[in-house]
Amino acid sequence: MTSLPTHVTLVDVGPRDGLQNEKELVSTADKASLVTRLQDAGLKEIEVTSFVSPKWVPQMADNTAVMAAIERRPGVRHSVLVPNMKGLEGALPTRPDEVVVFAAASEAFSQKNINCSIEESIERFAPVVAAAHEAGLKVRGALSCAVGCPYQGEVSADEVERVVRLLKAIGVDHLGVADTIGVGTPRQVQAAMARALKHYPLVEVSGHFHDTYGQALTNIYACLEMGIHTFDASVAGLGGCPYAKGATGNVATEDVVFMLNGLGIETGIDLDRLVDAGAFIADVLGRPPASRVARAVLAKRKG
Ligand SMILES: CC(C)(COP(=O)([O-])OP(=O)([O-])OC[C@H]1O[C@@H](n2cnc3c(N)ncnc32)[C@H](O)[C@@H]1OP(=O)([O-])[O-])[C@@H](O)C(=O)NCCC(=O)NCCSC(=O)C[C@@](C)(O)CC(=O)[O-]
Repeated sequence: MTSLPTHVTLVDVGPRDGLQNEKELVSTADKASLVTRLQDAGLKEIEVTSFVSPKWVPQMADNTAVMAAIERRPGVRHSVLVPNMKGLEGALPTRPDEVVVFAAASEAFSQKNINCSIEESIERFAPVVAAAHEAGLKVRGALSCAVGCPYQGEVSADEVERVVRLLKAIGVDHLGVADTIGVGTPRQVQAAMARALKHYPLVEVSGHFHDTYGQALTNIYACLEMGIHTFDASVAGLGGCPYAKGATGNVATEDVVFMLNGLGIETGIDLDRLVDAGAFIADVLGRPPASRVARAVLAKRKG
């Protein structure tokens, strides 16, 4: 049997990826409260918001206010997405611990999501990475559509590797390989990951899976088999990308923690408190959590 990592780091992207697609504006106070509850549950990495155009993503327009409202705790890292220098300039005064630039392996998705070609996006990110480093921040690069694209269809491992190289060349420290529309199956995901691992060490590669076709946990397991031990997930299974129609939420953090607990893999996360955090935001949104584990735990609590 393959030996799996003994510890996994989960990055909860719920406050950002999870909420960015919500039509009804969630209040700044509720967003900050969600971050507090995730911290209470033991999350040490939280993607809080994005400094993108409010015309493109209105839900993230209160980015500065959210960053001012969150509770900072020692040992907890708060990251933010930035698409360009304007985004970084907005983000830096709010004291993020990390910034995330986001590219796509598919040309069509790059155009739809950030209104430029892949090459142009890399040109935009280069000064962002340099300035973030100068400010002492680590830069993660999210690589969208690493197995499939809502506009192009299948995306090859060669296409993935091409953009991995470009991100590496501009100094991106960590690579997040994303199945934006949740179409990937384990072998495809492993093929994309293998290309990332040609250029980045294991510790600097993470997986980001949407659960549209119910493959996310299986894909995480496939990554664990490769030794990958950092994953994004979203409390209550919130999420979706406004520019990837039909994509459902990220894999639910609760579901990932349940699986990892069963595998004896340490996360430092308290599942009960995580379910509470998910129930809180689900209540704010007026619908039950998408997490199967959260639903089961909540039903059991009711008796
Ligand atoms: C990248 C742009 C800005 C280009 O958008 P653009 O229209 O090409 O930009 P522009 O440079 O021509 O500027 C147009 C206007 O936007 C403003 N602007 C320009 N930049 C900013 C900024 N940073 N913050 C605030 N405002 C900004 C700029 O000042 C100007 O304002 P105006 O003069 O019209 O009033 C736009 O396309 C955009 O904001 N896109 C964001 C899309 C997005 O957030 N998508 C979701 C996140 S990615 C994702 O979810 C995937 C991921 C990471 O989770 C992994 C996965 O699953 O795949």
